[in-house]
Amino acid sequence: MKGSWNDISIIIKLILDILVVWGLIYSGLRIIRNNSRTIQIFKGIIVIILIKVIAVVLGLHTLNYLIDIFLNWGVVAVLILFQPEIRSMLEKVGKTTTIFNMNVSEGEYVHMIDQLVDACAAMSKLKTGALITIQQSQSLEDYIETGIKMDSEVSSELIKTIFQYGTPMHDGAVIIQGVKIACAAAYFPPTTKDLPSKYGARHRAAVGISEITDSITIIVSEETGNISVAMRGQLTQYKPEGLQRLLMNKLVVPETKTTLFDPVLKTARSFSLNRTRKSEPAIKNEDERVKAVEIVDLYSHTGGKRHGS
Ligand SMILES: Nc1ncnc2c1ncn2[C@@H]1O[C@H](COP(=O)(O)OP(=O)(O)OP(=O)(O)O)[C@@H](O)[C@H]1O
Repeated sequence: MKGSWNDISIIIKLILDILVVWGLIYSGLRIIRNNSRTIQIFKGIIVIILIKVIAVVLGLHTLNYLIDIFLNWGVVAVLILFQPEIRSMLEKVGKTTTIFNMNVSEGEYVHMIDQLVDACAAMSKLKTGALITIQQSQSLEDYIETGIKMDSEVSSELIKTIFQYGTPMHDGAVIIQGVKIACAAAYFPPTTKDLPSKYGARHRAAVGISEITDSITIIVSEETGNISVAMRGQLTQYKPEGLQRLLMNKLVVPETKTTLFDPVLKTARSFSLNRTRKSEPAIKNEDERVKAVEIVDLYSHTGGKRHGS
């Protein structure tokens, strides 16, 4: 009897071990895939490893020796280069969406979204430029530090006032944490990607922050009045009702509780989604209200989830 309990506990430990390692690899690959900087560094590491294999196979000792030195120091270099990503990953571990959402009720989120969409619709009509970022599970504290701190309920009037041309806080971004405006006039690192020339600094900043965090950023163009959303490095244009729907889906629809099995389930789901996409012709204009603009598509399908699917 004791023997069988031991066997069961060994199997449980083994499964746990595999799941945790799987989760770590999955998160690592997600970070690499969602960030243009990490993709380049990752490609560089792969090239160096390939050269090392060739050096070993061909017996090129000096080259092998040099690569060994490079790889040893490379660990330190990677830690320094990836410092922001490692930091955001650790922050994510300690602060999941579920925990973050616990402080805010569904009703409060609905009210906040109504106010936000109302402000965006009004600013869109008047062609008032705006940049508004909603924090998700990854902390935006570093960026809040760059702005003028606030701690105010989101209201349509307040947002419109902040972005009114000529006011001291209209330059830069508003950051929303939960249902509160945490700051205005924040600065984001712009994307290094080549965006179409019609997109200027505001859109570059929005795509930039969406590449390095899981935040949702709304941009109202001063030139066209168009409302766009930057998420995971993708830019999509919405009408106000589409924006409302997107925010409701992202913020109000309760997230299922995070479990250790999530990475496995997510991978399986995205695998089956990819297969479906390949075998089905693209559905055009599935939802008129949610219309994609020129995609700044950086990482293919990550942000391309269709509504209603
Ligand atoms: N890195 C940044 N972080 C935060 N806000 C920024 C950043 N860069 C620019 N902005 C904001 O964008 C404004 C300039 O926008 P610009 O006209 O260059 O952008 P755009 O993408 O062409 O948008 P629009 O369509 O509104 O003209 C600045 O006044 C400032 O408020």
